[in-house]
Amino acid sequence: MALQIQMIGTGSAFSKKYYNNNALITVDGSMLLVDCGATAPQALHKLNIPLDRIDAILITHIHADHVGGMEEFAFRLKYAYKKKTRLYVPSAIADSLWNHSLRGGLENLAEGMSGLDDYFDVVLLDEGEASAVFPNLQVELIRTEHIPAKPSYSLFINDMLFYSADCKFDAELLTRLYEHRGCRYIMHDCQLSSPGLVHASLDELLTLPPELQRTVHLMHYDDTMEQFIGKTGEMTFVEQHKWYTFS
Ligand SMILES: O=c1ccn([C@@H]2O[C@@H]3COP(=O)(O)O[C@H]3[C@H]2O)c(=O)[nH]1
Ligand SMILES: [Zn+2]
Ligand SMILES: [Zn+2]
Repeated sequence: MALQIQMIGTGSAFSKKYYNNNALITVDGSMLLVDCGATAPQALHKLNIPLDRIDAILITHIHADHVGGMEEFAFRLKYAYKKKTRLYVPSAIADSLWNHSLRGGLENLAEGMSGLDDYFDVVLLDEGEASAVFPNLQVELIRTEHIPAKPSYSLFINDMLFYSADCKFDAELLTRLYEHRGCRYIMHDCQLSSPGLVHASLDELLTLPPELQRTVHLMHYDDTMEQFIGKTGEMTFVEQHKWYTFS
């Protein structure tokens, strides 16, 4: 069965034109939301996708454009839908996700709500191991560089698709995945103006050989994206809300 991806948003953290760069991955009718940023509830509403239609959420790292919608998600699951959704979290960020990000809003000791487990069916993920999120959806975490000493994880999906979380340019990783791991598609965050600082810049991505560039789909871009159409070498921009099929 083909894997389909619809970005509910393709914008950078501070974009005012595009929703946060969060993905819906669908296989056999099951839906995984990769990251749930501050604009995710609004983007899903725009797409007519109720929150309880999502079977699982996976978090790549703790920045508001990736986790800022989690409080609304948790409250609405708990009080409106009265159900728990599966939440895949890298082991290295689970404690921080609760204590440094969500606890202030979600903790309610009077009702016994004192951790992530009280809102979600939490599944911890470890780097380098492929996990079956659904029977036909395997996800492997790859720790990639973003902010010094801050854990951030890109994904290698079904042994064919590399989905960058937010990460700096790493030509060696991309080349290795392409040459030795069967990677055929790359979805990569892209900072359009150099220097990239905490993201891969377009200039850096343009140094990849054309053969590799042809696999690259650019996302997590700022509001000037349209000015860069035709200036991305062999690479193409991902459009938010459009369905992409990878097989
Ligand atoms: O050391 C830092 C930390 C953060 N930032 C900015 O804040 C944003 C947070 O979300 P993001 O990771 O999508 O993008 C980040 C950058 O735009 C930065 O430029 N340098
Ligand atoms: Zn981001
Ligand atoms: Zn980030």
